Amino acid sequence: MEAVTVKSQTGATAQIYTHGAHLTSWISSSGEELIFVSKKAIFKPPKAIRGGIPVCFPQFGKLGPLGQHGFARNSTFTVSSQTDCSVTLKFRPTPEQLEEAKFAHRFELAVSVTLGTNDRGEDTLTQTLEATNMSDAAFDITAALHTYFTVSSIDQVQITGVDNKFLDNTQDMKESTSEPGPVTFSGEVDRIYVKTPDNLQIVDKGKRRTITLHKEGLPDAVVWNPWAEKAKAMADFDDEEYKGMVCLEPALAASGPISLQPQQQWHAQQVLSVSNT
Ligand SMILES: O=P(O)(O)OC[C@H]1O[C@@H](O)[C@H](O)[C@@H](O)[C@@H]1O
Repeated sequence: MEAVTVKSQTGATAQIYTHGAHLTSWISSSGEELIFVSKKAIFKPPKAIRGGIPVCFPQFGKLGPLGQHGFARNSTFTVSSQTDCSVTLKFRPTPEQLEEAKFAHRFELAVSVTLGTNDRGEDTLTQTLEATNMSDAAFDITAALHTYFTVSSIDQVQITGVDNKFLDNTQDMKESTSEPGPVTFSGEVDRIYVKTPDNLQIVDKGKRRTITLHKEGLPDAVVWNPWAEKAKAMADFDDEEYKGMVCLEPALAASGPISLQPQQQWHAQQVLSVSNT
């Protein structure tokens, strides 16, 4: 499978596969891998790669009639432009792909990844989505950047920035509440936090590292760790790997869908930055 590597001026790198415009690695300028990919991941289309950043489009999860998380992550993109530190990949489904996905509308989805630094000198990764409705009727979209972060140990991790109300996907999206304070992990977590602030953090005490996730156009945030039982049920995920990863996914999920009119464009992005504490 074809992949592109981009490099920042400070030496950070990222790898993006054309299959799904799927980012599978972001190594900081100090040499730390920040993204989790399962050692059992299957690198064979149309299967989505387990880990990295699957692009969920035009549907998040099961919030619509399509297959789980939409079909962009199962489809091959083409590189439309590239510099040392940036790449843009595009996907325009063919009539056959639309038929197979049972989706009636033509669209183009562009995914860009750019590496840089912010004004504090921290490594940044900016990932943008730009979708254009190329059909003559409106259609609904939901979406997510399903980001798998690698962590020291899941019991050392806290997610801050979300409040304590969420939809619990382990209980048919029941409205639920946790203790106030950061999200911690001691069992399966599969939650949609609706309309969160746009800055969220993954605080990893074990690695003495905080990743800040700034999102735009993606009002919700999904937090997922499959824990032991679900891990065992996934063929492309090792039984113990749930201890070393967490997904924090900026999403247009329960706040959606958005109706995209003919020729209308929709933009969204996440900016990840990393600091060592
Ligand atoms: O196995 P998939 O389709 O990649 O999905 C992984 C997980 O993705 C998360 O976004 C969902 O909230 C979970 O319910 C789901 O299990």
